[in-house]
Amino acid sequence: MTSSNVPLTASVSCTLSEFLPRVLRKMEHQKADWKNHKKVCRPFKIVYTEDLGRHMVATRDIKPGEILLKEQPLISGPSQNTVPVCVGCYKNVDEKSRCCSKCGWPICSEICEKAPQHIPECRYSVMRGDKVSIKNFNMIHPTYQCVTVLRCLYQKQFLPETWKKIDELQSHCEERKDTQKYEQERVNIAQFIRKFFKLESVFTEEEILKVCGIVMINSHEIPLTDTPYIALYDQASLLEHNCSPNCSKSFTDKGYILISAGKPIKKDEHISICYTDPLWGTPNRRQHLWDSKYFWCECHRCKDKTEFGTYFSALRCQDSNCTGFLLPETFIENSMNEKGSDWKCNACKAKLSTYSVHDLLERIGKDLSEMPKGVIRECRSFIETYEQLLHPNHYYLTDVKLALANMIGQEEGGLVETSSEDFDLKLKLCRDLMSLTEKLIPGERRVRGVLLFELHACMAEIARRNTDDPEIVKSALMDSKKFLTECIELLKHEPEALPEGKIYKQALQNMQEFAVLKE
Ligand SMILES: C[S@@+](CC[C@H](N)C(=O)[O-])C[C@H]1O[C@@H](n2cnc3c(N)ncnc32)[C@H](O)[C@@H]1O
Repeated sequence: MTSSNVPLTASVSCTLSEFLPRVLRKMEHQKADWKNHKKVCRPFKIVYTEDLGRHMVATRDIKPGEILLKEQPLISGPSQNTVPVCVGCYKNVDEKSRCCSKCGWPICSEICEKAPQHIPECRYSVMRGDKVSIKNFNMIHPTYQCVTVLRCLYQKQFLPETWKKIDELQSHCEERKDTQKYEQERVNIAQFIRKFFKLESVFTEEEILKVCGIVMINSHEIPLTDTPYIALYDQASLLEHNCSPNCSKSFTDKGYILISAGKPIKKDEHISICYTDPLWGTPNRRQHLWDSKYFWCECHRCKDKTEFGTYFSALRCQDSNCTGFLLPETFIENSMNEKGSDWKCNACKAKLSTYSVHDLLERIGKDLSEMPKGVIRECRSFIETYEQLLHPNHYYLTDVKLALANMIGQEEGGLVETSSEDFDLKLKLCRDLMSLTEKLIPGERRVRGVLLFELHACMAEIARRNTDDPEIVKSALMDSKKFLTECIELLKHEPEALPEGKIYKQALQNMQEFAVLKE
């Protein structure tokens, strides 16, 4: 892949005597004002290539945990499919909630009525001459589909500086044309906005549909409220996708996005986050990226059918005498060509048609979605049944194993009253899942942070169960502290509103108890 920098300044050659004083002056300036300088001096540059569009490349080595970017939204708004929420803070509202005194949109407080993000739909609703009336609060409300798009269009009409940044974002208009979604948006959003808000003479259908594309391709979902809302960012919307990314995103309580390195990043490496769920199988991730972002992913993980030797999408060979695993020739071909190649065993070379594989996976997926949630017995039985058919690391089994690892010890009485059999299972699951995720998604911070917290609790419990053996107690407590330290490092950017942020807070408290423990 050729990487051509978009030149920001023309390159000018100069002599060493001209160059040195300039560099020294710059260094002095940075040293004198480091507190402010570090906020603007980012360890990446934005480059452009034909295949990726704009993306970011590291300009120096970056350490794990380092924050690369902290940015407030350009535009935030309700997701396209949402139950009615307050248009100021995005908290759920109901029939008892108040409405904006000027425009009628649901809001939850006077502060939210005056929130700057609410100005666009408020002004357009006032200009239309009639208040908005939201009556149904228990369903995904169609009128909300237009809000975030309307907020972008408002920038186009009144705030050209912000609009310029929005307009530069990718919309994939050509690929979207002729899709069902595009036609739905034409009717439900473009035609609705023009008629309902009487904006026929201001925005064309095509202009509105382009904004729909920009919102779809670039918005980040912010999980801080019961119904997540979405936001567009100037810089963070340029981040490239990778199914095994080197960065993680998190959000501050105020909706700022935080991009932090999940593993060491070398100078010139691409900076990436994961747009989809990294714990889905390869065909599902690739299809989801095509459906939502209009590109077929060809990252290292997608190109490696074994997913870094984890066999995360592999089936067990159906011959009971064989210990091999089945995979297709490649997953890259499969998503583009519906028929795909047969899946072949890596030991006995037996084959299974894509049709049979698809059928089997669909059946197991249905079983998983119908399985009662939060029941340890059900999880154990699912794992026992399907370890006969799937690789132990398979994404369906990983999903259930993660749930089970968290669940054991959460019952009344906690880990202290957990049977040794369940306790040993929890410990094994946590260790296996740590080793899987370290290979598969070493740049991911949340899943591993939570697993490390569970491992820390298991080690503390081992110490408690072996008080008559000081050596075991000492070594278990040392391990517990080590896992807790790593957990704190991985979860340090999580906001308290999210479960991972709560675990982080608990981890900090638990760490204080280790203060008395000598190394
Ligand atoms: C959120 S935008 C990223 C910024 C965009 N590259 C730009 O120039 O505005 C997402 C789009 O970038 C491109 N993209 C991101 N990651 C990619 C990847 N790994 N492979 C191919 N295209 C990618 C796709 O066109 C995708 O729809």
